[in-house]
Amino acid sequence: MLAGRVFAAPARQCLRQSRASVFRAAAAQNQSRTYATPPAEKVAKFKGTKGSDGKYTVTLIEGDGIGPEIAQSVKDIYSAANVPIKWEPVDVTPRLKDGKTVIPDEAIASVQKNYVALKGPLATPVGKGHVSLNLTLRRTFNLFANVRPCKSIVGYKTPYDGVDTVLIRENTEGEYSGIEHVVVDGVVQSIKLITREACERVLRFAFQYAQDVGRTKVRAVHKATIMKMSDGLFLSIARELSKEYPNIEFDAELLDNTCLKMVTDPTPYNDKVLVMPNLYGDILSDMCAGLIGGLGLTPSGNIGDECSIFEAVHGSAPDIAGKGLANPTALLLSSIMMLQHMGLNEHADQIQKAIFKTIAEGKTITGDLGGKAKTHEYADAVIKAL
Ligand SMILES: NC(=O)C1=CN([C@@H]2O[C@H](COP(=O)(O)OP(=O)(O)OC[C@H]3O[C@@H](n4cnc5c(N)ncnc54)[C@H](O)[C@@H]3O)[C@@H](O)[C@H]2O)C=CC1
Ligand SMILES: O=C(O)CCC(=O)C(=O)O
Ligand SMILES: [Mg+2]
Repeated sequence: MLAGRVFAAPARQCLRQSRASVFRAAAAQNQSRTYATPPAEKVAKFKGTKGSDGKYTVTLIEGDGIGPEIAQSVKDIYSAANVPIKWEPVDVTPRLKDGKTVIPDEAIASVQKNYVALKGPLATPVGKGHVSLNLTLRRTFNLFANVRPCKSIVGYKTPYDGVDTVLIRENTEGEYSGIEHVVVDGVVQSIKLITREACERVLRFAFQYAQDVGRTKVRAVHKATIMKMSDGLFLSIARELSKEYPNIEFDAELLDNTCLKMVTDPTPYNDKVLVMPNLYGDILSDMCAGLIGGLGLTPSGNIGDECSIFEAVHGSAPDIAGKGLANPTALLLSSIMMLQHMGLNEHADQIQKAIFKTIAEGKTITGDLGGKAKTHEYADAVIKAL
């Protein structure tokens, strides 16, 4: 179960406490989070096959920019914690096939074989250049739901206490369908494609997710006032499906209003699962990250029926790449979502407790959180806290 609103009161107390007592308060609470657990019959499949060495193989896409640095932290911490996982690194440098950008066949085969992958950020050129490989991976494996939880870390103070939002983003179409063309010189058209099929599967996922993690409300975030047909379809399907989940309260909210309310007071969202079309989820998840301390802290999971890819919400952070300044927590927490997805809950608990303890202690944290530690020094502190 997600710990829900229980963190609200302790986080407020932390305001008035010294670092040491904040640390004690944080350590005294079980900060373990369960992001969602798939049904038992799927857990077995997501673990893939145990090798003769007793380890499960997971595809690793280290990614660009800060990707290799934060991936190294994950590898070091997993090795110290004896997590029974063997990484299978793959290269996703795009190739051109029949004029289209494609992911190398070996990488596709690896994810298909292992069912689960952990992925660092992949950079996308602005304007001209190859299409987003992040979006290509999501479409290639039909990873239709992007789960982006965002929860305050006890002991790390921001202007917002007790944030605990869960956002589910449609992950395969919408504004990110990638269908664009020049109509005539000076006029371009981008198509926002919305299909009943994709709406149904992500909305059903959101209702199911709410049930699984004990949230009582699902809220669709939309702009069906303006995009009457596309967001209108999304919303009407949400209303239809909500009837199948009588225990879950359903309502809807306009995206701009959601932004205003969230930055005013995010806590009323703590009992809800927010579900929305692709672009809105992309933007809103970065905004939520800002509420709890930034992109260095927020994980995500791209979930499909056949396989899943876990990655941080952030990108390749070219401004700090190669300097040892990156915070690996977001990728680490994404890997925690992955371990829970695979049913490796004890390892997930052990590592996340060590992460939260290290952050709450505040001695060895990275620059984005106001500390001075390098990426590997923070990872070493997490290892000591295991
Ligand atoms: N899922 C993915 O792989 C994503 C890829 N991207 C790609 O990343 C590239 C850079 O995009 P930006 O707009 O700069 O967004 P970004 O998320 O890479 O960085 C935004 C800001 O957050 C900081 N930041 C991000 N992650 C951090 C971490 N782990 N620790 C400390 N600080 C961190 C960066 O230093 C930067 O100041 C682009 O090419 C974009 O296409 C962007 C978002 C997601
Ligand atoms: O693919 C990209 O370049 C960015 C994707 C993105 O921002 C996201 O998935 O949050
Ligand atoms: Mg984004």
